[in-house]
Amino acid sequence: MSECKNCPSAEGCESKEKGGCSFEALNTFSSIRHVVAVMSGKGGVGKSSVSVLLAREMLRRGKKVGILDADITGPSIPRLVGIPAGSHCQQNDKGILPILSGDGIAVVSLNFFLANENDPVIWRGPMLSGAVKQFWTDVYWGDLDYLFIDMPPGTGDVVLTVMQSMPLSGAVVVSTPHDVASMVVAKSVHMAHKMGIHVLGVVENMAYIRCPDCGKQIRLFDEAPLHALLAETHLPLLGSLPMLPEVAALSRGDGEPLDKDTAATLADIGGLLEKALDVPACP
Ligand SMILES: Nc1ncnc2c1ncn2[C@@H]1O[C@H](COP(=O)(O)OP(=O)(O)OP(=O)(O)O)[C@@H](O)[C@H]1O
Repeated sequence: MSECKNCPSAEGCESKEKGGCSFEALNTFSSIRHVVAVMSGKGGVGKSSVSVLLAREMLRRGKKVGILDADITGPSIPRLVGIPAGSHCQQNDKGILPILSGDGIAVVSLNFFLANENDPVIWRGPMLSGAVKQFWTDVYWGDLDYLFIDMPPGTGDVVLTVMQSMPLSGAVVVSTPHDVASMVVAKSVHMAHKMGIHVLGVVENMAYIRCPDCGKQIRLFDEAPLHALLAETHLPLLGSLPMLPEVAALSRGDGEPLDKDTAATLADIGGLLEKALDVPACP
């Protein structure tokens, strides 16, 4: 259990007085200022892509950033940040060492512990949760400003473990404009609220495409479901990202630059996160 010393939520935390803390202790040699979960009830909406885009935006702001790939059975972060297949974590006397992406993001993913990245992970819930906890307790993250946690889809064991055992500073919810996505995403927002997690807002992904001739934004789907989600959950829209070949090509790891508008949207989202995380959440 946590010893408070290097817990990102230690300041103003009353858990000790209230009879204990359920968080796992972070690796003794590490210190992390903000832990941000990137989540969505729905699969395939772009959690991993948005995790990487947010991490890069925070790097651009001069921050030290890591990504904990909590999507144990479908890890995609190593690919998205361009870490070569077959890379394996080393260990020293301080703990397991994350692997650094070319641009300097510290990454830990189950893929780094598999003999072959195509090996399936056929584990039951407790094993999956145990692995995620170890990524927190046994990894020597060093000093980070932001650790993004790329959550698996749904509201299952691993998501519950992250929410219960890591002191999250906040969560960013990713949704696409589709009606079904909004409905399923609402479930994960309600879960987060029930667990007392500060949900910072929603990133709408694949919101529109841009006409290559005139540059006009074309929304392919109705905005109503997203607005209904925002109204029902009382969350702000942090920003809308387009469907973009450069985002789909993140896995090529060649860091193709994003267009000016998308970069500006990410800069806005980064600014909102910094601002929201520097003030304590409402009780
Ligand atoms: N804005 C975007 N433009 C184009 N393609 C995108 C965009 N966002 C995500 N994608 C593509 O959609 C697919 C799913 O994205 P991603 O893996 O980030 O989603 P996910 O929510 O993390 O998925 P999972 O639920 O499986 O973990 C990927 O092929 C990714 O390249």
